Amino acid sequence: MATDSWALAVDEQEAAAESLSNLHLKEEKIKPDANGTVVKTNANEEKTDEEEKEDRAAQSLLNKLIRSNLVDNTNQVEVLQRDPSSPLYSVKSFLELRLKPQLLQGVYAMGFNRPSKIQENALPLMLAEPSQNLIAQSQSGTGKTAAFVLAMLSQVEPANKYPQCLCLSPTYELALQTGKVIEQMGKFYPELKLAYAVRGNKLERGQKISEQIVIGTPGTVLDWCSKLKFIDPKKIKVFVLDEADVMIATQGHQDQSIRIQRMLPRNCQMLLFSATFEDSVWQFAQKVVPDPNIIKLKREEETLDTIKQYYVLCSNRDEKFQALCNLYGAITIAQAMIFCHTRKTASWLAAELSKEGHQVALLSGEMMVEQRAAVIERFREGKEKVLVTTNVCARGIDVEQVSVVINFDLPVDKDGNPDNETYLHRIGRTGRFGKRGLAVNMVDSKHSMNILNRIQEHFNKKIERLDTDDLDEIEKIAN
Ligand SMILES: Nc1ncnc2c1ncn2[C@@H]1O[C@H](COP(=O)(O)OP(=O)(O)OP(=O)(O)O)[C@@H](O)[C@H]1O
Repeated sequence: MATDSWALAVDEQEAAAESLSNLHLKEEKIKPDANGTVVKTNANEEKTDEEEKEDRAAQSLLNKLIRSNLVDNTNQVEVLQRDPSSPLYSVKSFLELRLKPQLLQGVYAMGFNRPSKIQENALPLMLAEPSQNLIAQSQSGTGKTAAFVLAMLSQVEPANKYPQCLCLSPTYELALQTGKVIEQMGKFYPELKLAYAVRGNKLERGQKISEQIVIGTPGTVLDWCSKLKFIDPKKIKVFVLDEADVMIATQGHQDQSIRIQRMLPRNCQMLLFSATFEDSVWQFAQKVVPDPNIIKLKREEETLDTIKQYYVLCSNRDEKFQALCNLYGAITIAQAMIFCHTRKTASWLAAELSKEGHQVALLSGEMMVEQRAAVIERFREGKEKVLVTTNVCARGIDVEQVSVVINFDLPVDKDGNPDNETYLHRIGRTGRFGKRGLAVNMVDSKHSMNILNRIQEHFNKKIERLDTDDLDEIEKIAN
């Protein structure tokens, strides 16, 4: 009885955490057509962009769904070795890792010709004998998942029919994405099997898992290791904690992960990956990864150097819309993203532009993650030239070909102060897309003029006035 109610509590806790992370998935109140253009409003529409809870798990999933290749990064990888006197290995090819031939074949079949920057250092460290622990941080898309999947696959003994590698993911959907990478990379290794320890995956009581790799969410994994005993944690050789930053943002996951880690043998290899490294992540990492080696790759810096910045003075929302229509021909020479402060404004704007006969896409926090991914994919393919969105929804998404950014509303934080970081992220370019860009800021009040001035001062870069009634000026900015 006691154990059953405990299991129920774990289930409920996990359900609560998952439903939190799927908040947007369930609010399926918007029904975009195939183009993602149809607009419908709902009860949440008055929320400002900043009030929307940043849903890190959904964002992380979105990034995975839209990512098709590595994110470039020209920064140096920082490596902090547990034993600074031991030689530091890095590899420039997968061949140097002496992988099993089936794995090498899997890696090449995925189109990987050489290790990514983070993989150059992380792979030799993770495959070294005796095994070493690792904490690694680098932004999304730099090859972390591929790295730990390769480390797990390399260390599994296929003849042993019990779990040897255990990987924790923050949500069911993220676990499935990692599972797909395991399946792809292990394609030529048919005797290797994978089990998903996720809510809803019910097994017979008393059953033992024969799959060598288990990937799951903390609540279910904890259940499977302790109460249900489907997994013998003492036989785990490699423990991976993926998306540590998303993990700790989800209620209950941090404690469950620590409880699982405590059941593992002392010599189990502990690996932790995170896209960001704020203090809370670092503290958690140190709790679950003893004596770690640490690898960090800083984000590429963004700059406003190659961007022409303008502002348009209007007196209300309708005038901003008119100014946008005047600019429309000029901005659609390239692809443009238009940022609004609220879902309501974004919906209204997309609808108004559609009424004018313009084909625009709308990316809204109310859409399911898969729908959002489909909208971004269409936009990337150039099926629409203009994407209207709110900031939270577009955070962290790089659409390389976008060279025009319109701030229909200027970015402000929850206290109404300029959000310089978001301004830079919306408009700035990293070294890798060092192309010229154009940014137009719509200003419609004294307050927004003040925000613009403060942004200008912060970056010490002139933002010039643009008169959208002057066709010559518009022509000038388009070239
Ligand atoms: N060595 C490589 N060569 C080419 N492509 C790679 C390599 N490693 C990974 N990729 C690809 O780059 C993309 C990003 O890799 P991966 O998902 O491993 O990054 P990540 O840092 O884990 O990002 P995220 O946290 O968003 O999952 C994927 O499409 C993956 O297939």
